Amino acid sequence: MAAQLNPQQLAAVNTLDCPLLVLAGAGSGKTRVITEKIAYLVKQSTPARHIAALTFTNKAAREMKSRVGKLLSDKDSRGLTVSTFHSLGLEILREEHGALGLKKNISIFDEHDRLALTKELIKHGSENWEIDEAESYIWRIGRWKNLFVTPERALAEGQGDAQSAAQLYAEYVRHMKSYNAVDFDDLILLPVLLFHEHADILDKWRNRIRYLLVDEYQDTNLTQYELVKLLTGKLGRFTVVGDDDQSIYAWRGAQPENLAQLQRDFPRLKVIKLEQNYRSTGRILKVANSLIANNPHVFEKRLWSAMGYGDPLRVLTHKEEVAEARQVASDLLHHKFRHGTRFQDYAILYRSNHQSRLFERALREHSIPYFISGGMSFFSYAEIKDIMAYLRLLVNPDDDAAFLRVVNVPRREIGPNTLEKLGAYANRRHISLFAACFELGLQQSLGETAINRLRHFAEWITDVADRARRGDTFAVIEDFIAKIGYENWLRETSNSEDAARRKMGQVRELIDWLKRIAKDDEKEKSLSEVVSRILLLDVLERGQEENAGDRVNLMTLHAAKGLEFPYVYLVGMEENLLPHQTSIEENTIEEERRLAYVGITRAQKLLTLSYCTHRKRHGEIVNCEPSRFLNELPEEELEWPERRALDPETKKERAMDSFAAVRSLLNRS
Ligand SMILES: Nc1ncnc2c1ncn2[C@@H]1O[C@H](COP(=O)(O)OP(=O)(O)OP(=O)(O)O)[C@@H](O)[C@H]1O
Ligand SMILES: [Mg+2]
Repeated sequence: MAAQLNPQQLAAVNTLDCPLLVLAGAGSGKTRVITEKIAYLVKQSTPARHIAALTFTNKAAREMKSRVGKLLSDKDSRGLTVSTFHSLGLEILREEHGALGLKKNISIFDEHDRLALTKELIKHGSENWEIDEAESYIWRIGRWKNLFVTPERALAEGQGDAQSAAQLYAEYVRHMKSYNAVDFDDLILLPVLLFHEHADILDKWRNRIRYLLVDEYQDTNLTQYELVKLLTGKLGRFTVVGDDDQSIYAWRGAQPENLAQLQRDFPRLKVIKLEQNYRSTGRILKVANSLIANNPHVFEKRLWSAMGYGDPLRVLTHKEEVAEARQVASDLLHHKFRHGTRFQDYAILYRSNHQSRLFERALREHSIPYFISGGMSFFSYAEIKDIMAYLRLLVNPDDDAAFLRVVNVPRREIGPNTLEKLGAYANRRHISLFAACFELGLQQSLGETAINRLRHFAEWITDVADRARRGDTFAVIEDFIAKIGYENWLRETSNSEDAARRKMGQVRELIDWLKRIAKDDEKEKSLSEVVSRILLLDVLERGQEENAGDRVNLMTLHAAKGLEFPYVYLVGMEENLLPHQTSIEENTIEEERRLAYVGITRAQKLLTLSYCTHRKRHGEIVNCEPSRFLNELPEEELEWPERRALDPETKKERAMDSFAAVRSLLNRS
């Protein structure tokens, strides 16, 4: 039985007659309010199909769905939308593509495709755009999209550099449209533009989503906020929950000011604050509060906990990063055996992805099972990208990025020269590469053999796509992978037979996964739906499926948002790591402090902080300063032996003690 809601939470759940903002610190039950409110709405006779709850990651959406599943029967929750902003955007686009001048089978471009397209545009463009600047153009375009700035507006307002970038933006948008493709940011921007232009379509969606709930509201960007406003209309039938101290996506255009903006846009807005924390011990909370007190505050919040005061926080000091990883692993094991806990109760959190490597190694050395959320993505493997590109091409032949990826995989003797000329031709005619293959005019640019090879490929794609549509889709897919001799190709291009076998195994895993997705709802999905769903998973999470089983959790601070673990290690607490070096250079320390706050507030019972005095950077050993955030924590709540300058002998003994203890425990188990 779930514990009772407190009076403020109850008020938040019961408030239906005005727009509502729940503003509260970490662990105060904001997400809980959302799930309970969904159940309440249904019981108050709003059918689930008229309710939508939005979150930022698929993981959070899955978690929310399962919590709602405990409160409502399957029948009562049928049709409920619990999804990310981006999945909702995709759903809108798939349904309304016609009004935007898009065809049904929309492709989603990932970072890699985006870069490839931008580079093509720079190469063929008339402006003197710099190829080395491709990434910074992409960043700028993304920024515009998140700030709800169209190419027209960017062109009208930009001068000099900005003017030239705005031209690239306009080109980019034009090309994306001709490829029938959208990028990650478009998934929000295009629905907003659509709703602005088509009142009837907006009405339809307002009628469908009669109540909207948004978690982690502090991380919405301007375009997302616009979407919320459009969908809920003047009536403002919404509940948003958030914590300005946990805003950690400013670099992606998130605006915590959206919290204050709500009050201006919706004068009837009710604000409820939650003050009891149900997650962490008093001590963890006190430490978190004193850290975040160093940031300026728009809203004052007080948080208290009835979980008991708890144990002091520990600060571990290490000589270098390998020792840090090993000691954290052995400390964890030690703790686990002493307290009879499970591996899944532990999390190791770090600022940047690259920090995970040494911890992985150390955990493996200690035979500790672990799971990395958001690590090296399944989708970043070349073989998975190849097969996905084939599938994308099957559902949308105009997807140029996919075309380029596989036209010569396995080898079809279609070289870069041919592709260069095909690209220039397609560019002049404003059509896709695939469409260009069939044009007579191509003869002016390319010889007969080259044209024949291209046409042969394009015709074959059309044929397979046709068969996949009409027959047993997955049988057709398996068949074409065999026909193109992909397994042989993997053998030719891999270092070893083993590697080739592993890669083919991954391909099979992908196909099985596709099959599962195709069947996992009530109605069977088309190949195009399955492909876009998988691509979206990738763009959003860069990770695999759920952590199943009893394993230690490894993840970045960004990925840890909204989650909780009994025992948390926050590692790499050093200047230049946390706060990150670029944030020191760019003076965005406040956002880093919020990240540290997010990290600290994930812990329920025990928090261990750790840092190194030396670390290898670019092959050289450098001195590291403890993070300034460590110095901002109340000293009396920390056990920081090194700060009290233990003499070297005692330190060595302590380390020996702990190793010996762990070894004896290991031998016993
Ligand atoms: N009224 C309550 N009584 C007991 N436990 C509660 C209550 N409300 C929430 N909790 C528990 O407190 C923990 C934190 O809740 P929740 O995750 O909803 O907080 P949050 O405000 O969303 O945190 P964050 O800011 O980190 O996202 C959860 O384990 C939840 O089940
Ligand atoms: Mg939450």
